[in-house]
Amino acid sequence: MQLAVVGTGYVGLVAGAGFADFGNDVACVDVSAAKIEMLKRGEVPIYEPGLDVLIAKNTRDGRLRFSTDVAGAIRDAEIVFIAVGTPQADDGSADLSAVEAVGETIGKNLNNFKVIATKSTVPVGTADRLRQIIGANATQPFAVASNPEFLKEGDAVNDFMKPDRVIIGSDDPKAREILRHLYNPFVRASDRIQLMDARSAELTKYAANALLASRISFMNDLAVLAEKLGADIELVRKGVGADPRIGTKFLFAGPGFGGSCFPKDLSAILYTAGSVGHDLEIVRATERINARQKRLLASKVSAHFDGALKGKTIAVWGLAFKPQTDDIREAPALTLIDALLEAGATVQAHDPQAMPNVRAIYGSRILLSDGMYGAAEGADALVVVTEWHEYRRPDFHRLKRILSAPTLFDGRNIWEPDELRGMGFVYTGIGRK
Ligand SMILES: NC(=O)c1ccc[n+]([C@@H]2O[C@H](COP(=O)([O-])OP(=O)(O)OC[C@H]3O[C@@H](n4cnc5c(N)ncnc54)[C@H](O)[C@@H]3O)[C@@H](O)[C@H]2O)c1
Ligand SMILES: O=c1ccn([C@@H]2O[C@H](COP(=O)(O)OP(=O)(O)O[C@H]3O[C@H](CO)[C@@H](O)[C@H](O)[C@H]3O)[C@@H](O)[C@H]2O)c(=O)[nH]1
Repeated sequence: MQLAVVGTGYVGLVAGAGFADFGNDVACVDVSAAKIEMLKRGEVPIYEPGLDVLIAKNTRDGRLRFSTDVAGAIRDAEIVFIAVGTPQADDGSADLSAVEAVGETIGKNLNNFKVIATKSTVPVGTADRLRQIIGANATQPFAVASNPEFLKEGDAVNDFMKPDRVIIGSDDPKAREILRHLYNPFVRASDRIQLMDARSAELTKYAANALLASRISFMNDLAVLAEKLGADIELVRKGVGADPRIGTKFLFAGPGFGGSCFPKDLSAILYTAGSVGHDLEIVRATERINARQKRLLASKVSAHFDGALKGKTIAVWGLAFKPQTDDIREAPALTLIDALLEAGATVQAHDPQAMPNVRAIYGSRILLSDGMYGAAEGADALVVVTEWHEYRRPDFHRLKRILSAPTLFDGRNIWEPDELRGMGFVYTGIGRK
C-alpha cells in the first residue's frame, strides 16, 4: 500500500520503517529540513536500538523515502498517518496545533479517497475535529481513524513489529477494513486487532498510560512508607508481583517517571476530564506523587550533606529518562541536576547515549565525562538515576578508590545494600532499609 507518515520523530520513524518492512511503499515526511537531510544521508536523528538497520534496509530496497514535501506525500498516499508531536500546552491540555496544521494540508491535497489515521496521542474528540478541518477544504471523500501507538522507547522496533494489540477506532467501515488489511501481517500468529469507535480508541491510549503511571506512583508512595516503617520495597515488590493478578511489570520504585508521554498524557486526560466536569482523582494523585518523587533524590543527597552542598562534587550516572534511549524529555536526572546546581554543587555526569542532548541544555554548567568512571573521579557522592546495563555491576573496588568519599545513592535499587555496606560504602536506595 502507498503510505504517508507525517512526522519523523520516535513514533513516525519507527512506524514508517516498520510499515515499509512489511512491503508497503512509505514516504516519511517532516517540516524539519535538518532531520530529513540527516535521514537522506543515511543518519538516524535519534537513538533507538535496531532502528538504523531497519531504515537502512528499507531505504536501500526502495520502499522507504524521506522528504519535506508533506503535500506531495499526502497526494500519493492511500493512508496518511499523523505522527506529529502533541506536547503539553500552558493550560495542561494537549497542544493540537501540529495535528491541526497537518489536517489542513490534507484537506487541501485530497485528490482521491484516503484514510487519515492519528498515531499521535490525541484527546477524545480529535477524530471529529480532524473530520471538520479536512472537510472544510476537501473535494473528495475521506475517512478518519484513531490508531494510537503503544510502543515504548528503547524497545520501540520490537513493540511496533510485534504489537500486543492494534487499536483501530473508526466509525467508517471502509477505513476499518483498509487498516485491518494493513495490520494483518503484523498479527499473523494471533489476531490482536481490536476494532472500536474513534472516541473509545482515543481514550484507550490515555487509559493505558494513566494505569501504568499510577502503578509506578503507587509503588513510589509505598517506598516512602517502607522507609518509614523499616521495610524494604524491593522485597515487597517481589512479594506482590508474584500474584498473577498483579504481575511483575511496572512495579519498580525509582526517581519518578519521566519521558515525553506519561507526564503530558496525565495532564491532558485530567484536562479532558475537567472539561466534562469529572475529576480523575487517581490520576491527579499519580501526578502529585510523581512531582514529589522527582525531588526525592536531591533531598536525600542534600540531607546526607546536612544541606551544605556548596563546593561538593556530585557524580550522576544516567541522564536519559530510561535506558536504551537518548531521550531526556522530563527526565528525573534533570530535576536532580537543577537542584544540585541551585545548591552550589558541581555536577560530573555520564550517560551512554544522552550526553549530546544534555550538553545542548546545560553547556559548560555541568561536566560530561566520556567514561562512567571518569564522571565518578574525585566526587563526594555518586548517584545512579538511570539503570543502564553498564551501571548494574560496576567495579565497586575501583569506585571506592576514585570517589573522594564512598557514598552511593541508588535511584533505581539496582545494587545490593548489604554487599556495599560490607565494602565500606554509605548506601542509600529508594524505599530500602
Ligand atoms: N515517543 C513515544 O514513545 C511515543 C509512543 C506512543 C505515542 N507517542 C505519541 O506520538 C506523537 C509523536 O511523538 P514523538 O515522540 O514521535 O514526537 P517527536 O517530537 O519525536 O516527533 C514529532 C515530529 O513531528 C514533526 N512535526 C511537527 N509539526 C509538523 C507538521 N506540521 N508537519 C510535519 N511534521 C511535523 C516534528 O518536526 C518532529 O520531527 C505524540 O503525540 C506522542 O504522544 C509517542
Ligand atoms: O516500573 C517502572 C517502569 C517504568 N518506570 C519509569 O516510567 C517512565 C516511562 O517508562 P516506559 O513506559 O518504559 O517508557 P515510554 O517510552 O515513556 O513508554 C510509555 O509511553 C508511551 C507513549 O505514550 C507508550 O506508548 C508506552 O506504551 C508507555 O509504556 C520512565 O521514566 C521509567 O523509568 C518506573 O519508574 N518504574
